[in-house]
Amino acid sequence: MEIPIFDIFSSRTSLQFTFIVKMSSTTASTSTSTSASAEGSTKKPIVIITIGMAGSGKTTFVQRMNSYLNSLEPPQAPYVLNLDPAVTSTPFDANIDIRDTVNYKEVMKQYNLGPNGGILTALNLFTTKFDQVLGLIEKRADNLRQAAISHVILDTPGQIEIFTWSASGAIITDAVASSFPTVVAYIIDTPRTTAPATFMSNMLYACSILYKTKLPFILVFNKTDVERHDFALEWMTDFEAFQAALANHANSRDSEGEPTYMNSLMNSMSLVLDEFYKHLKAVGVSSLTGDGMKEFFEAVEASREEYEKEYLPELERVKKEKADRLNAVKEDSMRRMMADLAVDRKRDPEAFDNDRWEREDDDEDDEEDVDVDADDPDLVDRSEEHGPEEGEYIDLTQVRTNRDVEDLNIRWKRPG
Ligand SMILES: Nc1nc2c(ncn2[C@@H]2O[C@H](COP(=O)(O)OP(=O)(O)OP(=O)(O)O)[C@@H](O)[C@H]2O)c(=O)[nH]1
Repeated sequence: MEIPIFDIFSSRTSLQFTFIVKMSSTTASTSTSTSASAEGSTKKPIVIITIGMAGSGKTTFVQRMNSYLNSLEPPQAPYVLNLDPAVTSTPFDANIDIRDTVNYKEVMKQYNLGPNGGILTALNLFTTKFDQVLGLIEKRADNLRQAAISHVILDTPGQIEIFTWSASGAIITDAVASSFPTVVAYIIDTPRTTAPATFMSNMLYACSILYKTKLPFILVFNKTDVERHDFALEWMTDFEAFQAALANHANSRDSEGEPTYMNSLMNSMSLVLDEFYKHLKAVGVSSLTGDGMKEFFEAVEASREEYEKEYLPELERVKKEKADRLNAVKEDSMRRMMADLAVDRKRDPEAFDNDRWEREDDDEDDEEDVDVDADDPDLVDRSEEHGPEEGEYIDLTQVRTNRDVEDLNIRWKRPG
């Protein structure tokens, strides 16, 4: 069932914005379900933001989460958002789909962009309407609260830079996290991460997203049906094991047998990342078989607690700090204005006391100011009586009014 919510026409981009909220049959039935648990009714839905490199399996994982939650007893239907404008088809029925709102190919054409720029810009455009998206989620969340546990799942494009430096990524994460408990699920292609250098580069991306969003973070080692993730867990907990893997990896030494520049750099960076690993939960899953999903959702529930204990107080602190800063600026302006008034009064107490705004004064002033027609001269019309005789002309750069013409009786000879 599709309910068109609104149309927004952007004159700048000439793009048609249309929000469509799709209510899957399962979602709709859950909202009317009366078998909701008491615990579930008190909980806000938790938002899972799925982020990861292109091809890591985000979309497949979103579908796996969807089917896992629906298979629970009682079934829990998540609210799914597709934020990938370039995806051709999704295996799930998204409740809100960016493709209903922005045509990224049209964005590419209009802004003269390539596919990456088109996707980023499409998401930026969509982000300008994100408050309305939140409104829709909030509305549905009231119904979803009736389910035992409820989730809002975001599938995102593989352009990971959206979440490392682009404004839209920060707007999306900040907006959802200030309204709902939120967790980032960082999806990793496990079989493609077995080389220490690839592993480290993936971890550095994860690290920058963690420090940018400051949200509870779960590393999801996907595709464990192809490659188990034990090696990754070992590298994360045992620094020496990672160093040994680095040393044994091909091209780790140059022709003179010395560690290569890359090797030394990674060695040092692994020390830095050691601290970062302490803040993470890591689970192995197979989006293909469903293996590890139970552990993943346990990590999600633990993240809810982390959000409430750590993120929310921090959010409140930042909000208060901002409000305090604003108040301080206001108070300072007020103090300076009062000080100026005191100086004025001291200098000339009588003028200060008389300096009061009176409505009658204002009305009188208005009359004087507004009645401009009285003196306002008409422009010279060369076809009228004061116009020049045959062979004469009025130089408009010198004569501006009829009165000027009359008073000065100016008639210049037309230049020969
Ligand atoms: N064997 C295996 N393959 C998987 C698994 N998860 C995803 N894949 C495959 O990995 C490929 C990429 O999966 P997607 O879900 O499209 O990945 P994505 O991260 O959404 O890709 P982008 O949208 O391009 O960023 C597909 O061929 C999937 O079938 C998994 O757990 N096991």
